[in-house]
Amino acid sequence: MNDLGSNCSPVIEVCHLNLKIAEHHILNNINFTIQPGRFVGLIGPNGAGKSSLLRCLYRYAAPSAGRITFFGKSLSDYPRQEYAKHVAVVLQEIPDQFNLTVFDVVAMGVLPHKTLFSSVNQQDKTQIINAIDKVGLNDKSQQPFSHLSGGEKQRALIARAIVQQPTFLIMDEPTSHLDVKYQIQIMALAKSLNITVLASFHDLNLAAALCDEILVLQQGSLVAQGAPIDILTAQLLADVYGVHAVVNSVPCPYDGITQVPHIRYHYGYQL
Ligand SMILES: Nc1ncnc2c1ncn2[C@@H]1O[C@H](COP(=O)(O)OP(=O)(O)OP(=O)(O)O)[C@@H](O)[C@H]1O
Repeated sequence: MNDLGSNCSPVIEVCHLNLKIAEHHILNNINFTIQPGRFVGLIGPNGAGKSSLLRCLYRYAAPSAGRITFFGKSLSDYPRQEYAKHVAVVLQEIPDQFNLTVFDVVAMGVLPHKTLFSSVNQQDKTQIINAIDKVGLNDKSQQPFSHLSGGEKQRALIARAIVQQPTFLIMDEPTSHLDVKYQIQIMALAKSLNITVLASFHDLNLAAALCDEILVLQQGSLVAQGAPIDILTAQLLADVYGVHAVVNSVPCPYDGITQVPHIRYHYGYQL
């Protein structure tokens, strides 16, 4: 744990958050808290505001009104380097990493922990190699990042987040380029880190299996929040996504005990 560990404030507290871009209301009066160690899923239809909300949390977008705190302190009060030490971000758009190798890209995870004159040491190198191994890319470690497939790039960026050892991990549709094996494996890996995670999902069954809590966005408003079994009902899926579905309760594949919803869709839709 790090210097925030003894702080008993929520990891994140969002109060009356609004985001307006060029007179367009993107987020309206959003309120929620995330307690330490929770794995929280953010769901909602295309254009609901998921990426916009996550951008406010990783300080890429500035809210028009409201307040976001991280361990009780306003985000804007954290120096950028300090915040970057604690918060890792994995995005759906994959930035161009020039001519860097996979190893170099993953090694960037240690940078927020380095001072100007300290370099990557043997312990860092071992951590980097272990993280590359965990995401199944050890045979590609010395290849240029730009030569990887979309899913392999995403796995490399997750390895970078692992190396960073963050307190809070933000993932924006982290499984969008992954095949089904890596969707399950990468999210299980994120869960096994035992840190606080906020991740947006389009696969609602994956969200149901993994998340302790779900936040539902619709047209820029938070319309539901709670445990997956309480939130992912046939009625909510009809109201928010306009789909017909049957929702059963099944034992959670991770602990075998908690009941989680399992959704079967009827492949018709409402206009
Ligand atoms: N820079 C911007 N300028 C104007 N409108 C924007 C801007 N960024 C986002 N929006 C609008 O804000 C709304 C929310 O977009 P956002 O990308 O946050 O949704 P999302 O829930 O992540 O969608 P998706 O599931 O399709 O990725 C959309 O209507 C989008 O067009």
